Amino acid sequence: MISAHPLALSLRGLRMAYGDQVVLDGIDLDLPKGQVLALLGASGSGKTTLLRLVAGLLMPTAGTVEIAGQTVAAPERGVVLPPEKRGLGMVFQDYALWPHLSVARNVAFPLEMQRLPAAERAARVTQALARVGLGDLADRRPSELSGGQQQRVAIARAIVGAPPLVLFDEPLSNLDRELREGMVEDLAALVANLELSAVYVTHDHAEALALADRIAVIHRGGIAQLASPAELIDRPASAAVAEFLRLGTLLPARCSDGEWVIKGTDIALGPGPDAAAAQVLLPERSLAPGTHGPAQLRAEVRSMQVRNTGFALSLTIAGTDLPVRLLSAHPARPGEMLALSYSPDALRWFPQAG
Ligand SMILES: Nc1ncnc2c1ncn2[C@@H]1O[C@H](COP(=O)(O)OP(=O)(O)OP(=O)(O)O)[C@@H](O)[C@H]1O
Repeated sequence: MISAHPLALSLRGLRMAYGDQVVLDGIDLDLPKGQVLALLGASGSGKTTLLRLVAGLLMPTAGTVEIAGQTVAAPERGVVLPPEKRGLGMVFQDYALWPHLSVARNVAFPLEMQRLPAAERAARVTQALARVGLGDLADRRPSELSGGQQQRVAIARAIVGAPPLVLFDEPLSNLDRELREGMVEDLAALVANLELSAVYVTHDHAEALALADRIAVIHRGGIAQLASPAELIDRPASAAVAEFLRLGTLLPARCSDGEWVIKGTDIALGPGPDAAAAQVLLPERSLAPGTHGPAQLRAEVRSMQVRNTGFALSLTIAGTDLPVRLLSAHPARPGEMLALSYSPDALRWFPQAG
């Protein structure tokens, strides 16, 4: 049931080890009610493990999991609630619909498990299907629906019991890219309309940025950053986060006599931190072709790909093999030299690697 507690999910000191291998450690996070949290990370970073700990499919080695104010796992205190007692909604990769049941019966399934009276079940199913825009398709079989409609059935089933939290486990990862791009927008709109509290696991940045109110970037078993999508792309907390999100080029930088330059060159970078060496992110979104900006670089075009939104250029900064990318409104030929403008304010500085 929907709860009045202000936090849909709260994790404290969560740790998970498989034998000797520590997969997650020191995970602390709070998800306010009504928000969508994306767990974003590379393959093997521990996202699925974290989701399974919340679901109750795995027991943490240490720490606590609270759902809507109720402690559902705290091994040190002997608290362990099984998945079916956590009252969560779940949406999986393959939607896991029963092929022989109608849409309505699929959605009713969790309520049948709870032995709810038939009349109340029917009313709740009708309401859940209406909320996901499938009111007219209640009698169809899943095989008679499009992929997007099947996903809506899976969401209706996940929300029919008014859970305090819905878990999404890479629900779009089985789709090919084109289909996926369209579905991300639909899903983002649907999730926002439903005002769900949800945890959404994905390794796809675009998906996380489009869907989530906040994103936890999982890196090496910890939360590398927890921030809104806008904050994350504007202020990545570390070079690792910037690299993972492919925000732009990380340049090695050196300071001599108070002047920051790209290491091994005399290309000036403007003001930097109080250090001798650093890494600096040149964000792709801050680059524009031309000489009108406050700071400039020269770069050589290596290759070009035509996109529906423009021309994706791969370049290297002149005199180096440091790569930069740019979406340009104009085509360019390999070997061509371009001036690129950026604002020094857009640069993000990090401690030197290693
Ligand atoms: N049952 C298990 N026994 C031992 N190690 C495991 C087990 N399940 C997962 N791991 C390890 O835990 C780490 C995290 O796995 P997890 O599946 O959580 O990553 P992920 O971020 O979800 O990756 P992906 O995007 O590939 O699904 C990996 O190194 C994995 O090999």
